[in-house]
Amino acid sequence: MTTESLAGQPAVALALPQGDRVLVTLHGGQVVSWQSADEAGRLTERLYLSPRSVFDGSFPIRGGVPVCWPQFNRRGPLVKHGFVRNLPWQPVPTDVPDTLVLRLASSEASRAFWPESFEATLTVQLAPASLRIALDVRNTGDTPWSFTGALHTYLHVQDAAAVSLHGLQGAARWDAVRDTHSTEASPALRFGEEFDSVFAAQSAPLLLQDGARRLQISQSASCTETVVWNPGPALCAKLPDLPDDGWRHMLCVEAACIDTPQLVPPGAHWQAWQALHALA
Ligand SMILES: O=P(O)(O)OC[C@H]1O[C@@H](O)[C@H](O)[C@@H](O)[C@@H]1O
Repeated sequence: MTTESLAGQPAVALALPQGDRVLVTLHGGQVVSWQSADEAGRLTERLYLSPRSVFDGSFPIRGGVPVCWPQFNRRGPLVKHGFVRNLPWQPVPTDVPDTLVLRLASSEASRAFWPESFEATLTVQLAPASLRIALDVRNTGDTPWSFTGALHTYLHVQDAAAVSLHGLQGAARWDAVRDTHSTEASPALRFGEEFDSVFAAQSAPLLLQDGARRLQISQSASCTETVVWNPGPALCAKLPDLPDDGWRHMLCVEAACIDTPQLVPPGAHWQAWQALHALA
């Protein structure tokens, strides 16, 4: 592990001998860059990070893998997507090779948003052409609490209007833009306008085809939903921390637990992961 900084924000990084590299800011415990190396050692950035992102520690960073917890979006009384994406996490020493661990425990700062006691641990494991991000949340208090959440991964794409996302055919879908429920009929999702849908998670990995690049995306069974979001040009133009063409270079594929809030009794914990594997 090396200590770094990104636009003045403290961060930790990890690199493999092959060249693969991951960078995680302490603000939000947010993976902000993952570069995979090919056999010739050439690096490809696989995550999108907005060049207009605010890095002053007062706003969530736009891009990478925000941890949205303990509330997904506006589905509850807390701030949108929860507050842990907007608090400083701490790096934790680990003996596990090629692994970064960050932790956020409840404090006065978290109690300003949510009264509960918790410990959240993010474990980021790097392997050649692969990244696995795991979230563990533990109830350290003496009353049960429940949550929703997501690993809100912004994948970098060359042109969102040309990519296809495979593997959700047959999944139950709530289209948040149209507020309609359906079963996904298409073998491949395509993008270009605002796209914001919650799918019932599938057991087989998804495949993102982006020109010649291919990325396999899988998630733990504890994440019962997969959210797919791209703001498209009109919404993107209204988001101050995205450039007007930002939507073209990102696609969020999120490992989520939304529709049924998870109850965590005192002393118990809940774990989830998302794994990304660059096939080409
Ligand atoms: O702008 P935010 O708070 O990071 O949220 C971004 C998007 O996150 C997605 O997960 C939601 O499905 C969208 O509805 C939301 O707009």
